[in-house]
Amino acid sequence: MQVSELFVSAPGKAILHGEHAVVHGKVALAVSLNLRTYLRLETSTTGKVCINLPNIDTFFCWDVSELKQLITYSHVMRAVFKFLCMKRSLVFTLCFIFSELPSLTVSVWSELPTGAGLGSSAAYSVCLAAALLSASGAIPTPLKEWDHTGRWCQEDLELINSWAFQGETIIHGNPSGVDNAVGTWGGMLRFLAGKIIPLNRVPLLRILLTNTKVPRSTKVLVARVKDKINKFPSIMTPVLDSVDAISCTCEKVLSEMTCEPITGEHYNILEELIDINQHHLNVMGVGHPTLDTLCQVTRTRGLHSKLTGAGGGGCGITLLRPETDYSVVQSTVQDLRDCGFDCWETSIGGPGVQQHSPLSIKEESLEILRRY
Ligand SMILES: Nc1ncnc2c1ncn2[C@@H]1O[C@H](COP(=O)(O)OP(=O)(O)O)[C@@H](O)[C@H]1O
Ligand SMILES: C[C@@](O)(CCOP(=O)(O)O)CC(=O)O
Ligand SMILES: [Mg+2]
Repeated sequence: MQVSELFVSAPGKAILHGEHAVVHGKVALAVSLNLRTYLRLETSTTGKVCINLPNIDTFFCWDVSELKQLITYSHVMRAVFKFLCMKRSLVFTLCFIFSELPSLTVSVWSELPTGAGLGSSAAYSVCLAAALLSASGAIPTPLKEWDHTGRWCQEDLELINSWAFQGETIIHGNPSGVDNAVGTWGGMLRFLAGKIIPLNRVPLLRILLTNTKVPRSTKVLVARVKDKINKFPSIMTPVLDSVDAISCTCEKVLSEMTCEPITGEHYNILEELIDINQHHLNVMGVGHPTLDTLCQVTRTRGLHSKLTGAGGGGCGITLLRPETDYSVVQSTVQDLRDCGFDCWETSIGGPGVQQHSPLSIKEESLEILRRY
C-alpha cells in the first residue's frame, strides 16, 4: 500500500444523443457535468475492509480474513460475481487489483442523483478504479505537493477507464462504456464501439437539467431495449440507424458552429434533432409520462427537450438558445418545479477523474467523507 489517505473525484455526464443505440454499436455524443462523485480511501491496520456509501444508505465492514475466503471463491466464480450486487463489486475489484488483501476504508459521496441518467454509476466506478489502482501502486498518485488537484497521464487514464468499465459491467450488465469514458476524460466525447474521440472544438452550450425524480434502473432499461430489438429486428434496426445519423448530424452542426458565425438555423437543427431523438427513444420503450410532461412544458416556452441516459424516468435535458431570456428560463424552471421535478441550469465540460488535496474539496463534502 502506497498511501494513507487519498481523495479522488469523477464527473457525471449528460448524453446529448445516442443513449441505448450506443450499446448496439452506434455513435453517441456525451459531455461531462460539473457535478461530481468524491471518494476517500484510507489505509488502516484494523484488519477490516469498510465501505461507506451514504448516498444509498449502505455501510459495510468485513474482516479481511472473512474476505480471503471470498477471494478464492471469486476466482473460481468470476462469472457468477458479475451478477452479484454492488457490495460485492468492491471485493471483486480488490481481489484483482491487489495481490494481498489490504485493510482499508472507502467512503463515497456524490453531488449526482443516483439512478437518474447522469452517470452516477460510472462516476462511482471511475473513482473506485482510480483510488484502488493508486493505492496498490499500479499507477502513481499524480498530485504534486504544491497543487490542489492532479490528473493522471493518458496511459494511466486508459487503465482507470478499463477497470471502471468492469465496474459498470457489474452495475449495468451490458454497458457501452460511454459513461465511464466521460467520467475518466471529461469534456465532450464522440463514442463509437469503444473508440473515444474527444471533441475539443464545440460551442458553449446552455443546458437545463430536469430530474423527474422517477427512479429507474439502467440495467433493466438496457435489457428492455435489447428484448425489443430481438423481437422486432427489422423495425428497430432502422431506428438505431436513425439515432446514429442524429448523433453524426449533431456533431457536424456543433463543429460548424465553432468555425462560422452561429445562426438561428444552427439552433433550429439542434432542436429538431432533439425532438426526433425523443420520439425514437419512446419507440425504443424507454420514455415515461413524466418525460412527456417535461417535453410539453418546455415546448410551451419554445424550448426543446429529450431524456438523457437510460430514460424510464430520471433526467431530461433542455437546450437553451444563447438569446433565451433569463426570465424565460426562470419561468420554465418554476413550471417544472411545479410538476414536482428538480430543475437547474447546468454548466458542462467539467474535468475528468482527478486526485484532490483535502483543500480542494468543499467543506461539507469533506466532512461527510471523513465522518466514517
Ligand atoms: N454515490 C454512490 N454510492 C454508491 N453507489 C452508487 C453511487 N452512485 C451510483 N451508485 C451505484 O449505481 C447505481 C445507479 O446506476 P444506474 O442505474 O446506472 O444509474 P445512473 O448511472 O444513471 O445514476 C446505484 O444503484 C448504485 O448501485
Ligand atoms: C442507456 C445507456 O446508453 C446510458 C446509461 O446511462 P445512465 O446509467 O442512465 O446514466 C447505456 C450505456 O451506454 O451503457
Ligand atoms: Mg449508470
